Amino acid sequence: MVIAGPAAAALDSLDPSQREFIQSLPKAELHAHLNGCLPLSLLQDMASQYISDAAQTKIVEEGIAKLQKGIILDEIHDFFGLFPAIYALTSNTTNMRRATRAVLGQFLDGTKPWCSYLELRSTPRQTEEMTRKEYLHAVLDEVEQYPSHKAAFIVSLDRRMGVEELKECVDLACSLKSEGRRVVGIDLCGDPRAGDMKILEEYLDMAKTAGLLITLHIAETAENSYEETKQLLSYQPNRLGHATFLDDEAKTLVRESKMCIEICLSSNILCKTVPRLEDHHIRYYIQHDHPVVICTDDTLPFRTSLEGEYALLLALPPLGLGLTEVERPDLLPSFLSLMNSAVVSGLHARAGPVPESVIVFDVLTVIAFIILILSVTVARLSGIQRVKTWYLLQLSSAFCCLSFLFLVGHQTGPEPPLQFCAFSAALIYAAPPMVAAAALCFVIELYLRLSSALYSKKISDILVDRITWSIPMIHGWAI
Ligand SMILES: CNc1ncnc2c1ncn2[C@@H]1O[C@H](COP(=O)(O)O)[C@@H](O)[C@H]1O
Repeated sequence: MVIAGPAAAALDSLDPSQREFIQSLPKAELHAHLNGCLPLSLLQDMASQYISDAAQTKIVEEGIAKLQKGIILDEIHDFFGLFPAIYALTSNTTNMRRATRAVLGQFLDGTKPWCSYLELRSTPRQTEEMTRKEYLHAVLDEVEQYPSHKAAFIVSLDRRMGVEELKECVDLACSLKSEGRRVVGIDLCGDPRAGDMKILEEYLDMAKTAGLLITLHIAETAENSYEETKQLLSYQPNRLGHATFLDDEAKTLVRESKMCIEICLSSNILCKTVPRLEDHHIRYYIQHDHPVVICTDDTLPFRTSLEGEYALLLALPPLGLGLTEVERPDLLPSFLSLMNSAVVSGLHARAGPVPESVIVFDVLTVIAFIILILSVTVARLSGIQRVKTWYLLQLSSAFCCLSFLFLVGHQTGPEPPLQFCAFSAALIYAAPPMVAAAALCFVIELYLRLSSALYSKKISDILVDRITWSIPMIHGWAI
């Protein structure tokens, strides 16, 4: 990845210990657009194999030349003109897979990964060669190559989409989530001038009901009206992208609802929505101890990296915000805790509501556990005579219920620690054979005792014990 422009200048100004400090920070990338984060070398490689008509080929060649040279934008709206060239190259599932793999690798692989958790986002695109569903499957297949504590996916809705496209994308996101695929949220993005934000409500409600988090690009330009901003805030998103032009009323609401703000410094400077870093709205949120998360937005056109974005915070003005050295030397600790709280808010928001079937399972398991323990207690206390294998069967069945109950609270949402997973998996796999062995012992003992009573054949208790207990003993010994 070529780092240039504001991020490179800020990085170059840091001393090695500052760079080491940035690398050692726990970082989460929560705002990265897949097609905006492709490595240039991959795009060039795809372009060398690209076959199309002269007009399309020209779009691709000119687009790549612009990206290679480094973009200079007069205003944010010029930015969206870069995507037709990229989209021409990622118009089939093979190239979408390659693109996703490369972007995931860029953020998560290597000896010095950019971050420890990446929530990648992308707009499902329909082309002549793929459907939106195929697009999402291709991307998710790659995202799911990483464990869930490292990578997840957000389905982006483009502001230009009409109701049919919105419905198709949200339906797809919800059904993929219900199939257990790694979709964690819905994003609203695209040219800030486009679209009517009133039509979103129904679809965002559907997404929320399915347990997806909501993050919205909001007030990215001065042209976005306050009415539109209010409308978007009324959907109660979990996080906000950019949130550059919020009025005081909106800022208060955002702070009260603790909506985490996804900050993309290079993007705002290069798109000229923020004139200078010192005017950046991140200052306001840091001063008010509000959760923010530092993100790259589009590493390809903005020629940045996550380290570069953090460098913009630490570098001295005018190259950066000089957070540690200048102005507020006390900011760094709170800035760190903000980073962590932003990471946590990102992860917490992923835990959706527990499906009804899981609740029913949990309730039935608790009831079974209580009945089993009660029956053993009553038998013990009342002095009713029961054979030992009956106790064994009851108690191993209760243990089997317990092995599933350990999971309550972890059945949706972020993966619990590895040790916990290993412990509960061991219990869950061990419990059913234990119940089966106990049931076998009980049936054998029952058979022996009944047949001895029916045919008046005296069988000694020691013999019964030896026969019944020999099966689990031999099994255990064989293991
Ligand atoms: C500068 N800030 C921004 N503001 C708004 N939308 C942006 C954006 N940067 C990128 N996108 C959105 O992300 C798409 C590319 O990735 P995907 O095809 O979805 O993977 C762009 O077409 C645009 O709609």
